[in-house]
Amino acid sequence: MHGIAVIPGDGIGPEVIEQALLVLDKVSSKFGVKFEYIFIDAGGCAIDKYGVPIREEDLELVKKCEATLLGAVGGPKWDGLPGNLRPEQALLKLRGGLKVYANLRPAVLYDELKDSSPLKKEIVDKGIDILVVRELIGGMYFGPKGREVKDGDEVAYDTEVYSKSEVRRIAKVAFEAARKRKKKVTSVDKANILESSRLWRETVEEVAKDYPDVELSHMYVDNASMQLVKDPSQFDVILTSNMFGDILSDEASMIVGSIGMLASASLGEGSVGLYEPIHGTAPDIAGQDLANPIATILSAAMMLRYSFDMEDAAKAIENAVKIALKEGYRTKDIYTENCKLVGTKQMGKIICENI
Ligand SMILES: NC(=O)C1=CN([C@@H]2O[C@H](COP(=O)(O)OP(=O)(O)OC[C@H]3O[C@@H](n4cnc5c(N)ncnc54)[C@H](O)[C@@H]3O)[C@@H](O)[C@H]2O)C=CC1
Ligand SMILES: CC(C)CC(=O)C(=O)O
Ligand SMILES: [Mg+2]
Repeated sequence: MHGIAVIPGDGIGPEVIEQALLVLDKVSSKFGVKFEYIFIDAGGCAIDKYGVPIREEDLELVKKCEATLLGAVGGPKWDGLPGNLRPEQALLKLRGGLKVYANLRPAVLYDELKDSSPLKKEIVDKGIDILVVRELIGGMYFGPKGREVKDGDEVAYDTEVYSKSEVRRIAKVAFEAARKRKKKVTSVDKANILESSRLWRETVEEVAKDYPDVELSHMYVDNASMQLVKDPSQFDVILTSNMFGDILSDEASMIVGSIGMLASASLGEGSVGLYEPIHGTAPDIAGQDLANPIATILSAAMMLRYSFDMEDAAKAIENAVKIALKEGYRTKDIYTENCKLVGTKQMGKIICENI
């Protein structure tokens, strides 16, 4: 029996989680493994119920589970709250509390979705298979922040802070991943202007000495965001900070078709893995059966791979997704001419049937 903390969250979160759980139920019956789901409120729904983004006792409960599957949190309803009370704080508490410093976000263009990419055909034909390795519990999102009045003017600040040890451990993850792929790491920073990026670059260079078989290059983030669109085939593993990884992975998702396709795994050393789609709560399409559940379903596959060592089951889910796409089923975000338009529920059902 594997205990999984399930956090549906807000907006489309519960809709996509529902489909991922149906897929896990199917895996359970096919592979003879049992999952126990422990449902936890976090985000806006927890604010409405308990007045906080996530309760301490729920955080402790999550830590006792083997893995966490999360939908998404937040939405306009809670936008006016002070920063420390906003739903998104639940994410930081979960990520920080679980010490999951390595956020793996694979951006792969499926052959069937070549028409969904906004890039030119000759670029798309070169293929896109990128792994964004994003540092997840440091940098700007976790550094000192605040507001004060200075010389009669209101000032707000967020601080990018990285220690050598934080950079070293995430760099190792990127180099190890590259060894199993095309052996290329592009470290993305802003070392021409940020001191934290200069420490980042020096440290990545030091770690690279232990990986002479892996080719390392450095790129400034502004150039990287342009190169991703110009020629994504040049990238294998992108190693970057919390904020740059957040932004670049949304961009990477679009060139492979949709943000509704990108899964993620957040891992630490020996701690509980956290699995979530990279997208948010999509308030514009919530409650309309329009959300693409594939990112969450693929996140569940990553959970089976990394937390439960169930490679066969993970592959079965990934294959089931490919079959659904090959058969022409598309949610609205990835729909192209002559395909079969389906909603969230039907896409989940078809993927289940393909397992
Ligand atoms: N991990 C999390 O819980 C995250 C939460 N958020 C929160 O979500 C709320 C909305 O944020 P946005 O900036 O609008 O980003 P978003 O990712 O929720 O939506 C951006 C666009 O992508 C579309 N989209 C997102 N997921 C989709 C899916 N599965 N299928 C089809 N289309 C999809 C949306 O309809 C929207 O047009 C905010 O409160 C934000 O803070 C944002 C990002 C991550
Ligand atoms: C609140 C943000 C840090 C969530 C997000 O956009 C992400 O992790 O991709
Ligand atoms: Mg994001």
